[in-house]
Amino acid sequence: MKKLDVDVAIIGTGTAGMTAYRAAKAQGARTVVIESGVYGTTCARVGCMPSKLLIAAAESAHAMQHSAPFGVHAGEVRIDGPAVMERVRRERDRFVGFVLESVESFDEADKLRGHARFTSPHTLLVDDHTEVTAARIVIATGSTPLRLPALENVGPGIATSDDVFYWDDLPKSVAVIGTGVIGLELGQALHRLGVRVKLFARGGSIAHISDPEVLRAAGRVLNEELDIQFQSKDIGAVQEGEEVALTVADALGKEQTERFQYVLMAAGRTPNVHDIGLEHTGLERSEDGIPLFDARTMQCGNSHIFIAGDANNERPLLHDAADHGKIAGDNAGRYPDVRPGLRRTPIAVAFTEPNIATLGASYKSLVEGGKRKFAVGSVSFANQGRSRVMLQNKGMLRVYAEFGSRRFLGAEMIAPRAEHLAHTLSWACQMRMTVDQMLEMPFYHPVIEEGVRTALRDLAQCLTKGESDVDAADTEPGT
Ligand SMILES: Cc1cc2nc3c(=O)[nH]c(=O)nc-3n(C[C@H](O)[C@H](O)[C@H](O)COP(=O)(O)OP(=O)(O)OC[C@H]3O[C@@H](n4cnc5c(N)ncnc54)[C@H](O)[C@@H]3O)c2cc1C
Ligand SMILES: NC(=O)c1ccc[n+]([C@@H]2O[C@H](COP(=O)([O-])OP(=O)(O)OC[C@H]3O[C@@H](n4cnc5c(N)ncnc54)[C@H](O)[C@@H]3O)[C@@H](O)[C@H]2O)c1
Repeated sequence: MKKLDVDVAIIGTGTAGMTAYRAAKAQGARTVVIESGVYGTTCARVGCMPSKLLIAAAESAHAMQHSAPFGVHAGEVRIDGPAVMERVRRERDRFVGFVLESVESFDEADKLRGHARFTSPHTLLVDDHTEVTAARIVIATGSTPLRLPALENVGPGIATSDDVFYWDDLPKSVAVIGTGVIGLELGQALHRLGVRVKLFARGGSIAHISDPEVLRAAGRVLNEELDIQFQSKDIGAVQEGEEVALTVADALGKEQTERFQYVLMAAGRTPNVHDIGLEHTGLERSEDGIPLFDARTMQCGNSHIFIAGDANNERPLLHDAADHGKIAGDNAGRYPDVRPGLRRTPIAVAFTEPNIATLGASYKSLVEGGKRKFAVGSVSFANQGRSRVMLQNKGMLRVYAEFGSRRFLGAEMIAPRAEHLAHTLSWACQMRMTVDQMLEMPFYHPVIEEGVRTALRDLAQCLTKGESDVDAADTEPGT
């Protein structure tokens, strides 16, 4: 057995682990990063990047198929499945290549391959070949797709998002289990690329929306295009040759069996904290088995152990994994001098069309504790000028502010190009701007941001009147 003694050991070489490594090294700590899988990160290999590549192909197909109302006729659109998937993989491999170059730049002596698990609070066993003793440890083990027991051991037709980007061709049909971000992004993209898609939702949730009005609007908008069965329960599946026979019960308990080439499990992701020997650390853990930690320092309790990225499940998103990693690496490097790091205004975007986005305080967090004590402004995009010009006039934005201070608190939306609207609003939120200060900012014409202004004006009125129940329709048809 090889033995290694270091200042900082980092478990996992994904986005959080790589950022933590650089930060700990910058503090002068002798650091080792341990990786059990392939280098390249979840984001680049099977996450953010390949999913957006698939979505880009789908947007292109959709635009060509829906250009007739503009008087533009593309003729018969042919989707070449192998070519679509080949580009997804080729471009994905390019992104992965940049990550690999980055890992290659790490000192060889700092990299260890194998599955790490705690054998005591300060020791890690890597496979059966190396024992690492570390003064401080960062857990950056990421997450894996949740596997539903009803769909276990069925056959090759059961897939997760990890499999999709390795497909050589587009399938004929896919059942998507889950209407979270992954289910909706991949489900809509595949649908737009000509795959027969049906989505099954356990309840009524859509992505990360918590505002009931936005949720209703999203249900309406998405149902216009996609076949979504809400309130359904997956009963089981059987592989029958090239297809899977999936049996699902509807809200009334009525069972129905349909055949699909693939059933895509998109029912959430589980933090990789269950097979790393946490029971040997003495750390206090949540019901989900995740060590309790401080989201400003990433420190677990008062210990020498830190947790970053999807592993802590705080905000399982790429930019947060990087922020977590930086804070955890800085603090592990200079321990016991543990300091709070930079946390930004929360922002999340689902790249559906229209985009779904949330930022700042969620509606759910604001109503917690009973009576609603905040003002709400809203806008529908049904009649918003620029959105209508582009034939993307669908969706709703709701903005929230604090009575008294008139400070902007957050927003939820399904809206055209919401990825950009959400950024503008999240910057205002982080700058702690009031609604009045936001309305003093420039708004060009004609832009989708004029819809944001309508919602903010509505919010300002609501703050002044002291009411919180105003629901305005859009008032700017682009004149
Ligand atoms: C389909 C999909 C699309 C996504 N799209 C977006 C998006 O558009 N925008 C966005 O912000 N986020 C997106 N995400 C989420 C984003 O990819 C993750 O939040 C982010 O990659 C998490 O980084 P991480 O460093 O925590 O984990 P990872 O990159 O998964 O790294 C963890 C590493 O730890 C290793 N490991 C695990 N256990 C051990 C062990 N015991 N010993 C040694 N090594 C171990 C793993 O092999 C892995 O390499 C998407 C995710 C998916 C799945
Ligand atoms: N654009 C992005 O930023 C992006 C894209 C993809 C993934 N991600 C990240 O990956 C995480 C995981 O995504 P996800 O979509 O897998 O999880 P999720 O938590 O967003 O959604 C899971 C969905 O599955 C449903 N579900 C759970 N169990 C079910 C069951 N038995 N039957 C039917 N439905 C069931 C849930 O109700 C929920 O709607 C996200 O939370 C996000 O942080 C981000």
